[in-house]
Amino acid sequence: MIKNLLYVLNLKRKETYKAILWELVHAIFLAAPIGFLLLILQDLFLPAPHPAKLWTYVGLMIGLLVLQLFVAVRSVIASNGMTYAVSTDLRIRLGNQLQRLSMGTFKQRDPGDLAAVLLQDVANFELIFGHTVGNITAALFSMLVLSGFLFITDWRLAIVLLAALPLVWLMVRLAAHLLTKQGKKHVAARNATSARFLEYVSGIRTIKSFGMTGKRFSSLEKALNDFRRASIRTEAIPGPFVLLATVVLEVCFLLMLWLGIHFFAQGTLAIPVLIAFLLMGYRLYDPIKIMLVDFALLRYMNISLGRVLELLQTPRQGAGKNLQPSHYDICFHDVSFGYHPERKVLDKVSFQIPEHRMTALVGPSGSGKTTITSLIARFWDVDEGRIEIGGIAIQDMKPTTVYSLISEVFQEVYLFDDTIYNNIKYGKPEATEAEIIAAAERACVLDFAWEMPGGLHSAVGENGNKLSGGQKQRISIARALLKDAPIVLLDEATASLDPENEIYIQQAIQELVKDKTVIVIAHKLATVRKADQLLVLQEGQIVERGSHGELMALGGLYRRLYDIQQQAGGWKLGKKALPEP
Ligand SMILES: Nc1ncnc2c1ncn2[C@@H]1O[C@H](COP(=O)(O)OP(=O)(O)OP(=O)(O)O)[C@@H](O)[C@H]1O
Repeated sequence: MIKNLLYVLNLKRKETYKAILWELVHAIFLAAPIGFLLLILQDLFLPAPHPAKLWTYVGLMIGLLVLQLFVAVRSVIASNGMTYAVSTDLRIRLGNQLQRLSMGTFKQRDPGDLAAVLLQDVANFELIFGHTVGNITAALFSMLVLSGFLFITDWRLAIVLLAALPLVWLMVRLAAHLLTKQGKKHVAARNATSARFLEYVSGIRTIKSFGMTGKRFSSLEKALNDFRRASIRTEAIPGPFVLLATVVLEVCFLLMLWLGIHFFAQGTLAIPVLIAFLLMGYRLYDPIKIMLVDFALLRYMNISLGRVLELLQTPRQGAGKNLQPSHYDICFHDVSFGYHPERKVLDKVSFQIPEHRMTALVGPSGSGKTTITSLIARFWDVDEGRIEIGGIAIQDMKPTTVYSLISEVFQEVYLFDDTIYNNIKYGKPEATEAEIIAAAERACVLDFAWEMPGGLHSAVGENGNKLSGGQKQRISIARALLKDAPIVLLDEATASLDPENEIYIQQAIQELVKDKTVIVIAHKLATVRKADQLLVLQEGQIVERGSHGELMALGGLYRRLYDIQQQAGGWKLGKKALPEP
């Protein structure tokens, strides 16, 4: 925990030092009135007390109280300032980190869990850190100041009062240990709830159509129940320990009182000192009780902080050099890759995709076609081998350079909750209006946009839910046209469209692929017969390559796939549907 805390406090040293300084001043101001109280008591027990002196002490105590209020406000401001400076810094770092992580990291993690780190874990840190760290620092300092003061006044009674500390510390450790264990379960349950909620919202259509709403959507219900149980247990942990520690403190206090009376009877303790100890004992124990709960909370916070730091420390994609290829043929040299170390999806694959030509990737479902396009776009890094664009290894280029060279049109289109116009503009943020309209026209977007009340400025809704699948695809093609990247990755976008939309999309794609290096994932083999090169994949290996004519003549897997599709009317085939030759 200390390591994590030091890491975050180091992020904002100036603010941290300022907060610590104010807490120290605050602790001195909290302890100082007790010194005056002791002086007043001593004076009161003199045979002839000095009223003027006594009033001066009272006046000084009032003055200190006013100053203490001011200092308390300043220390709260300083510790809140430090907390928000640290949490803002963490959020900015997380934002930067997300930009530098590979797509693989996003795909590998549960989106609900990732969202929980960004939103809830940082908020958890902010809430607990802001609340506890000031309290703990102030409590520690005031305990130190008071203990010093008590030792100077009477070391024997001070030892008895302070003897409670090791026992209380033991309880804090125990509570913190249990809270850490339970806290992990609590955080996991909370994240599972977020994930199930996300799933519920994004799958609401399926859930409704299969009547899985309400109690019947049992995974959400279970997650909510687990979360409730975990929350109750987490809340319940510090209670018994605080109670036990309070008993220990009370026992030590009574012991100190008994000894005090004993020393007084022996004549080795003055009555003002005994009274001062009675008053100060409670002042010494108050911060301990606060620390007891806060320290346990801090351990709980550490779980959230650990998750934030783990994401911050996830290895980034290499920054690469400022290299720009002068041509755009793509080369795979013995590339091996697996999403998980134990299972290779591509095994020593080598091929060349010539510039300005169309290459089609064909093969049964799961053979690795999409994986090849994801590796070209550097969503993932290869395990072995090398991928080059224009003779430069993509690992040596900046990831942003690689992204700038590639336009993608996939079956699943993501649109931002914005206008059609702005969604196209994402392809080239600096594009002029004329360029955007030209791209919209070439991608057949204008045909449907003009019929909408706002034309190109009509809102598309959350992920384009106000548009049809074909319309969304035309917008994504317009976006790619505007980007005008030299390499186009196409996941045969017309697989699930009606004939009218298919004609529009084919037309838009023809515009997009002109003079580009094109890699198309082909599901309907009839549509890629004219491709310059076909690469046939099976179980992560290229088993055939050549033109349509060459592959048909070969009479292998491609021919079988083609013949079956001709008979089945273009349906996509799974591995099991493949008959043996
Ligand atoms: N994100 C992922 N995590 C783990 N495994 C994955 C992931 N994506 C794909 N795979 C696995 O990798 C293999 C190749 O998948 P890929 O999507 O590349 O196949 P494909 O040929 O494009 O299939 P399809 O034609 O059905 O789209 C499959 O076995 C698949 O289950």
